[in-house]
Amino acid sequence: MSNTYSLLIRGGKVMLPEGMQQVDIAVEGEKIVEIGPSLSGSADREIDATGKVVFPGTFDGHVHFDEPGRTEWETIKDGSAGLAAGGGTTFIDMPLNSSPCLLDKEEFQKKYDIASHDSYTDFGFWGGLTPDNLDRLEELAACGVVGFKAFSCYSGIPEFKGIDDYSALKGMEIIKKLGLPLMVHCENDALTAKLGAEQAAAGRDDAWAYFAAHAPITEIESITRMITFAEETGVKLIIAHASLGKSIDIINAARVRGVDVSVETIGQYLILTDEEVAALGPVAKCSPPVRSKENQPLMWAHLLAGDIDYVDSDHSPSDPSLKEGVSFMKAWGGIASVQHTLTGLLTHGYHARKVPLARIMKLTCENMPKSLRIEGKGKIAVGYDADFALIDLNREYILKADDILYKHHVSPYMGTRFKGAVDETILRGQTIMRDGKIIGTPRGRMIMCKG
Ligand SMILES: NC(=O)N[C@H]1NC(=O)NC1=O
Ligand SMILES: [Zn+2]
Repeated sequence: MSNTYSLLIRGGKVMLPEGMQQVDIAVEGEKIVEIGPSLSGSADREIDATGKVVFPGTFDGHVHFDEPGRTEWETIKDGSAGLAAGGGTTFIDMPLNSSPCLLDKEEFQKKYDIASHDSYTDFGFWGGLTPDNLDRLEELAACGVVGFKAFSCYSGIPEFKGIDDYSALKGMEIIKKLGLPLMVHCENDALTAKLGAEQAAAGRDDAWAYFAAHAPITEIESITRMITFAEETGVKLIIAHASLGKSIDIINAARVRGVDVSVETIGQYLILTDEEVAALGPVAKCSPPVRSKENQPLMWAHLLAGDIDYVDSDHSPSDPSLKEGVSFMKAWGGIASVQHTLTGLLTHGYHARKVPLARIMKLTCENMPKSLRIEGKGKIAVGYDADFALIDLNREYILKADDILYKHHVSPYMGTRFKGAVDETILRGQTIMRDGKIIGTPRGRMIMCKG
């Protein structure tokens, strides 16, 4: 007797953890139940994936969807639609730029309620660590945050204070005990402030002045210091959006010493250069800034060598008015990018630099849920959630405003060519995006960490 499944995906080239194979995938309800060549049986729905690559749904560990309180910047509904359009099935939302920020259990409940109602994809939350909430970390852990996020510098949001050395040390001690990771945005505030003041005194407020204020040493010094605290406390440290080859060298050296540190980068540092950002203007402003064209190949070399653990989007949009008609120095620092990570890596990595798809899969799907000990996500394997991105590796398109599903249709990549596109995204066995359009209503759920 043959089986009846709810979904069969046939004929695709499937990215399994062990590599690409021509196999069929059988789904029952929300889970993958069988994987093999030419599976027998029928299904309520069959997808012919001939000519396509079946990727796991991507897992974006770093987005700012800004709810509650800053819905004119971004919303969970629109942000998760953008994620799904780019092949994503799970995001982890940052504790800022919502208002209030996620610093205690009351705020957790508000975010959770909105996401449970509005998210097209599955989701989780980073709790905030600031000097003000050392006594609230335990309750946030009990709510189910995947870990904590801190800034070693000004965060851009006045109510989300950067950690001083005391709260870094004490926060790490507490977070270590809670068994969770800490992600830190690393820039040396004292230095960026003074270097910025030098630029202002010279009458400069353009992109190059901003790059000079956020010089490489400001990132390198802060990463080094956070590693020192992590080494002392034993906390699992994740360096957020490293932008420099040298930052990865420092992290590698710490790992050799046995420090539990992993590193994220973002598509912008792999795709853009400082010269391009200066030409594009505030739409391409982020912190740390996009670096030089000499640095960019170092990032790709580290990525190919397996030294980088995660490529996330750091989708951090703002009200467009904060980017328009203001100097580069004054403009909001953050780039809208949640839809473009995978297609960006296919274009600039797989096609342009022969980066293996297996590496791209680890960076965008597999490594983050593994680090966060999230069950059932990030891999195409029996027992895992039936989350997929169906990719046409050779489809080319030029990004237009209408293609964008997140709230504000702005992007530093507007008008640029991509090669490698997501045709369909499937979350727990059901299609949520096809041909650039959302299908169905929000049914995202909070992901769970292993106890
Ligand atoms: N607050 C906030 O979103 N900051 C983000 N923006 C950015 O460019 N880097 C960040 O960390
Ligand atoms: Zn961020």
